[in-house]
Amino acid sequence: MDISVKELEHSYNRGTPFERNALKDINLSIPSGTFQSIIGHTGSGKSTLIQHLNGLLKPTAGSIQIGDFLIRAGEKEKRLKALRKHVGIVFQYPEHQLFEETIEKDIIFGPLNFGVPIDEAKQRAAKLIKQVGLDESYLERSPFDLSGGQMRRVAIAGVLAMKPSILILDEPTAGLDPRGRREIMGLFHRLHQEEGLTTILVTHSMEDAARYSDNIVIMEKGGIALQGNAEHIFADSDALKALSLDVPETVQFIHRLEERFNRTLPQSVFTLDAAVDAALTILQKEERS
Ligand SMILES: Nc1ncnc2c1ncn2[C@@H]1O[C@H](COP(=O)(O)OP(=O)(O)OP(=O)(O)O)[C@@H](O)[C@H]1O
Repeated sequence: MDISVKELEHSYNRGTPFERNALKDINLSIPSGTFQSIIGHTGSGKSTLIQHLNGLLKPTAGSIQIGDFLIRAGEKEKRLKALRKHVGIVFQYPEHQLFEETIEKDIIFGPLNFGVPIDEAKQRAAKLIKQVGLDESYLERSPFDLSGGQMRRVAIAGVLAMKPSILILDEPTAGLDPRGRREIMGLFHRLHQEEGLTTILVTHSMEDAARYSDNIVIMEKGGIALQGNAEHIFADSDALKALSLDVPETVQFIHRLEERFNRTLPQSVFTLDAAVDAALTILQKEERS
């Protein structure tokens, strides 16, 4: 399902002395099946934006079209429950939402609520527990006996059990060690490719954005400061620095390589693999000359 956000605005506590304009004039298209990252400093409006994508927050102005669901300011979208079946959100620290006595019960809670027969829900749980890197014996255990990283995997399986076609990840690796971060992002990337998901990643990590995204949006003070494909975003290091954002280490490395060998590399070189290939090609040419 394609997503199209038009002239979206959101104010919290509207009409009160605490009114806070958190989003203004957001225009964004996310084609079905793409990997979209949303980057921005704390308070720039990322969480507010993604909560509009499954109707948790209502626009103050503007609209959000998701497939044939239309959410418009001042109008009631009567099919929010159906929309939420398609749009899964993994919130920050999703393990805090675990509550059932067994892991299986936690994973099947969502599907049962949406009318999936119990046998099918259990089949989904058995498949998903393995997909998130745990074995089936975990299903009968309590989620509260697990390590933090394992609890997060179970919570993620619970979101995936709804079989969403759009998966929104709000800083899914927050608080994990580097290995845990790599494993979880690897899992999401595999799911994105194998299941043809539309993936929307909210992240502070420029490295993750560079590695996985087709397109990137950079938010600042409730608006969109920059948007485009990853190539376009990382080509403009000055614009990123002006927004006080880190330039990915791979891009910094490429710039140093360009300076050192007085060459210009294609803008498409910003992932680790591409940077290594480019460096090897340059070094081989240098050796020959
Ligand atoms: N429930 C709320 N009530 C009032 N203001 C809010 C509420 N939630 C967020 N805000 C304000 O809206 C603005 C945008 O917040 P939001 O949480 O969307 O930013 P964010 O980019 O997701 O930040 P972070 O990276 O810290 O999660 C901030 O100024 C924040 O203080």
